[in-house]
Amino acid sequence: MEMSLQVTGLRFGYHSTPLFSSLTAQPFKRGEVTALIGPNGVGKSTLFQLLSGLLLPKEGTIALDGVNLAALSQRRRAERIFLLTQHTATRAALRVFEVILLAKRGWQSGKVTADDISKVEYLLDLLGIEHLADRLVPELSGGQQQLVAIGQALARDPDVLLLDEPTSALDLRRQLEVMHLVQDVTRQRNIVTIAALHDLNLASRFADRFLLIQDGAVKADGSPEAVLELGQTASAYGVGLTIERGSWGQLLVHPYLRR
Ligand SMILES: Nc1ncnc2c1ncn2[C@@H]1O[C@H](COP(=O)(O)OP(=O)(O)OP(=O)(O)O)[C@@H](O)[C@H]1O
Repeated sequence: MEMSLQVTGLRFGYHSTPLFSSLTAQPFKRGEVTALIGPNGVGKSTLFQLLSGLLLPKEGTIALDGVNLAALSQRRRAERIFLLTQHTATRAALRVFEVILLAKRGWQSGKVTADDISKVEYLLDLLGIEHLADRLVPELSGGQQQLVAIGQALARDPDVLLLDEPTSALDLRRQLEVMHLVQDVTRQRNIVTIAALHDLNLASRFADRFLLIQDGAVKADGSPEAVLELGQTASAYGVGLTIERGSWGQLLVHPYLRR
């Protein structure tokens, strides 16, 4: 059995406008972080909604470890696939501790255990937000809400972690910390992680693979360096890209406007 997430022949459009005609990607392997890249409006968020079952494809299949996700109940699917968006944390008028506890408990009934409590405390500490535990989520800043959402994702412990611009509201240090955490969790728990990221420097530091989508199809797929060096990537964004190696081997991406 293939231990991966496989997307084959997806067809989808809103109303009558086609967005994906037949989207197929190489399998997303467990233990790997993929950066989903592409300019505004190419369908990154839509693809995440299809993968998480919030939208249904008109054709095509999504299979996890060889099992077609269409065969799973919505609840089972939600246990295995976590989608983090800008709205993940803010939907509930609850306190930080409670939303992370709820994510941890999922659909389990019965009493909250000491283990549940200590896991939530551990995650708050890991994310440096223990001082926010009793605050109402909608009253937090955008970046604080994003950290809470990461806490919810880690508490759920899914097989597939879909992150829609997980660092867009975070300061410099927290962007690095969150992406480090995402990379560690992906390796340690051997899960599939796909993150839509606009910051190609950050993406190239933490992703094993870049997947560029445009015009409803995969335009480039491979290592960050290989994808960044393809002319398709610069032209997808309508910019020029200069790529170099920093002093400790990290990729540095400099975009510029071509006039
Ligand atoms: N609910 C909707 N109804 C109709 N059209 C939609 C809906 N959601 C998205 N679209 C359209 O589908 C296309 C893809 O949108 P999507 O949000 O998936 O792109 P994206 O790659 O995530 O963009 P961004 O980088 O700006 O977040 C866009 O043209 C958008 O206008």
